[in-house]
Amino acid sequence: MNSFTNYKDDILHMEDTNVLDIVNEVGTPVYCYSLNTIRRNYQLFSEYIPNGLICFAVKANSNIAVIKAVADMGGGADVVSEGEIRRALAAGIPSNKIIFSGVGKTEKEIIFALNKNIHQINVESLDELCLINKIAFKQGCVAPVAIRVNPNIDGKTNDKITTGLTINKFGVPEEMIGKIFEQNFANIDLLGVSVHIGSQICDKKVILNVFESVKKIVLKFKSFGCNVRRVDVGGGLGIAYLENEKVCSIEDYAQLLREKVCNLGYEVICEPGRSIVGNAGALITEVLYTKANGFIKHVIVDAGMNDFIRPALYDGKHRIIPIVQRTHQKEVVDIVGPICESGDIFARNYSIQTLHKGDLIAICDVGAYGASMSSTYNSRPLLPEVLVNKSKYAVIRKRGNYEDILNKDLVPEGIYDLEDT
Ligand SMILES: Cc1ncc(COP(=O)(O)O)c(C=O)c1O
Ligand SMILES: N[C@@H](CCCC[NH3+])C(=O)O
Repeated sequence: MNSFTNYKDDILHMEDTNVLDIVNEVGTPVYCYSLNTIRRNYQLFSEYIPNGLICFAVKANSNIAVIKAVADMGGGADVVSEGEIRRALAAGIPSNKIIFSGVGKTEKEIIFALNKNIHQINVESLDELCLINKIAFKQGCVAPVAIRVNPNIDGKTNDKITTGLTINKFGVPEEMIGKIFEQNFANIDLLGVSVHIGSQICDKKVILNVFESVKKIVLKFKSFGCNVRRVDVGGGLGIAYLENEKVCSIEDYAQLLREKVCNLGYEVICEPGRSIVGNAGALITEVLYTKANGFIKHVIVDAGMNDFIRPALYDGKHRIIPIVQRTHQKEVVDIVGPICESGDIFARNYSIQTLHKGDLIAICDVGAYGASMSSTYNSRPLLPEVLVNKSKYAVIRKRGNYEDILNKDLVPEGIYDLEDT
């Protein structure tokens, strides 16, 4: 159980809110977030990295009300699309605290970012740098840029979310840095270095390795005559999904950052996503049916892999707990969704209180890469989201409906003529 969830009279509460009250009003499935957990996580970063710019990676949880929690505490945003820039601005993040990352920014997105005067664009290729220079020239401005370097460091995380190896598409390989400095870009202000080697990085040694490589890369930049002023160490700090999982804490991460990077005297930027919102979220879902197929008991719930894809996509393990504690009797089950895919499984061989049709359960630590990665696969409306502050809660995203799903499709006349085929 997380610090933000607790049982009172055997009923799960998020902060001081009875989860059953949320379910009675909003229905299931529903994403719930603890505002004070988000605040506490952000607070730890800002306290321990006092001079750094903490840019919340909006892709982890893009709800404007969630980003606003960070904005209200003075945080910035790391964004990867025009949509995310728009969300960050709508949440009240000032443009001079927005960092634009991403390997495939379009011309339109770059124009938009420059028009909004964002703090920095993290550039991932020479091609991209040339395009930004051209756009900045046309707009009569100088683009603030850092080069994302790929340091070829194994993040020791899931293969699908490691980004710092040469085989990954991200960043400019170290040996290619010279090429960047061969040309003179009149409309680029090259401010420094950015590095991000992946997500759910738990090993302190890996983090230390990244920070040390940043130091080396800065020296290399300087050797090419670059006036380095900023260092962006990316995000990636992991969280404990399972009981007793060993993970580098925010405090330890920040201490390493202070020792290895902050003391270099540059403006320091970091881009945490998961470590700010991950443990703040729970997905509440109802048991639709239980059935035994051979020796496996399946508990079929109303949330599916379209609503929460981490277990199916990364084999992500999440704790699952009952909303109402009825018995200490447990059984081992597979908890599965209703989607027509065999991979639609939230937990396999999972030991949990005996569950029956109508029971409610919470999938824990889904605040990051939960709702933001959901889809309408199987033509299912997107889920609502609720923000909890002590004993108050509010809906921050309405449940999707069938109009959202059906209305974008067009059935044109004149295309079905049989004689044309
Ligand atoms: C460039 C960049 N910055 C920050 C993040 C946030 O990572 P995390 O949520 O693991 O902190 C990501 C996602 O991996 C990213 O690609
Ligand atoms: N979506 C991934 C993290 C990827 C981060 C984006 N680069 C996850 O849920 O673990």
